[in-house]
Amino acid sequence: MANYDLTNNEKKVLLALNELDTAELKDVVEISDLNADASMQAAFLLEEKGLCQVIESSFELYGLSCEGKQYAEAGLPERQIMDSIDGPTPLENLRELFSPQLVGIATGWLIKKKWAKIDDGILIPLGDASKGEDEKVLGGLYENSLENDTFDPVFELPEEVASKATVQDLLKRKLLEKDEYTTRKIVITKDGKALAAEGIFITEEIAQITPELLKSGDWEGKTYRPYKVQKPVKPLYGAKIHPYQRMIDEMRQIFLEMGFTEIKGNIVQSSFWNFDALFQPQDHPAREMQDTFHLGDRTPVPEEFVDKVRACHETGGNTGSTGWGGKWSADISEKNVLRTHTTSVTIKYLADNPKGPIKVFSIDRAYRRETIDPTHTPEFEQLEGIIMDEGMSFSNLLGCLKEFYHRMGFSEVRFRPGYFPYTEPSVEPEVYIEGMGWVELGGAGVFRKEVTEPFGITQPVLAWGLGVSRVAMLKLGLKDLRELYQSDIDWLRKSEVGNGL
Ligand SMILES: N[C@@H](Cc1ccccc1)C(=O)O
Repeated sequence: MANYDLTNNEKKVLLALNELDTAELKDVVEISDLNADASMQAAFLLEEKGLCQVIESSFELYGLSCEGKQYAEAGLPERQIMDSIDGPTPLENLRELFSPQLVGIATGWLIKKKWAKIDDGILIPLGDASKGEDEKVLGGLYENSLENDTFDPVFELPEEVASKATVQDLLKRKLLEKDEYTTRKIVITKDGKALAAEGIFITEEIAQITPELLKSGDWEGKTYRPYKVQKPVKPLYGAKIHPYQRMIDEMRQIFLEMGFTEIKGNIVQSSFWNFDALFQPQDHPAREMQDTFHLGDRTPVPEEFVDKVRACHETGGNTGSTGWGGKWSADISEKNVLRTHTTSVTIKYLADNPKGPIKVFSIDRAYRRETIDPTHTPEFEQLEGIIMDEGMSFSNLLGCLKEFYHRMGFSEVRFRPGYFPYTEPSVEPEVYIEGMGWVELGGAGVFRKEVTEPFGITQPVLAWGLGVSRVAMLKLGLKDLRELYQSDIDWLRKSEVGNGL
């Protein structure tokens, strides 16, 4: 005989079933001395072991709705009309006799039931209008309800009394009300019977050792319920930091370990720091309304720099460049925007600290007027950084970024030529992702003279601005950027801590 390893509750229910053959839950409850929930739970466990079968059946009970009751007393609208005429009658007359509403309801059914037809606004009876099943059902339910003194849906409508179609029609007409119930019957199986025949012994099992048991010595000689160590446990979701925040913290940590200092800047920047200081021409498409969140207020252009920046834009100033030409406008430059990149923060920092060596970074939010889709959100994070020191070169820049990506776990890194108005040369770093190929992750380059000269910077400046959410998406296996910002509780619960993040 198989070893079923039954709990005491299962044993009690099996013994009850053995007495009953086919049992309803209330009978099992009575015999097993367990409550309904525990009995049912044990029955389901026994069913899994093939010792019993739980048979569910659902049934429906009906009663008359308020309207149903009215029609049971007064007759269905179509019946009321048939009873009131003895030949072709204009609908007009009927509408006066009854309400237009009732005539409206009745005519549809008169035609459907073929009791009458309508010709040119005249209702013509067709002869046979014998009592239909629907009327019998209404009448029957009405009598039952009166007899039982309740109009609640407590009556059965067996198929021989009311066909499915009739019930459907009456429900659709809202003349019936329906309640659905499920009942369960529990039947012991052959295996269950055989097991019961072998004898089932219920021994008192101790599930939990208490101080009292230990103190009194009652624990001795007792049977203990064994632990099932292989049983899956309920998952526990502990509190933790948002996966995206963890990732940002990890990036921050890497730059700190590489000897950088973190800086912070304002979210609201003047166009001067966001664009002009970075030698972005005033007619640059990125500055248009559709790309940038423009704010209503202004910040005066900084006196000490404005002439030099103007000169760089208009003629190239002392840099040997020809500049962009045209007239540079301080008016445009004063207008505030939500920073479109964190480069506005680093250039301002450089203007305040024009002498190297400097190694700083900023990991923060930037804003662009993007149409929201799986790969674009109007708010996103950038990882901005600069190195300024004597003798720094383009290859130091590539080496530094490579090192960062390696530490993030991307072993293959490459750089494609890029273009930014403020750097020369410019590159776009890319990392290789299995299944996706090369993925572009931001921009970098060496600041141009037109950017550094107005601020009195003479040492080379290596600069980069890297996409953060893109990296997070790749590392967290997300297909939609928006998930990073939407806090889907299920995803947050299930996201693991300790997978390198
Ligand atoms: N600001 C650029 C990135 C960048 C920063 C610094 C130097 C070069 C490029 C961007 O937002 O895409």
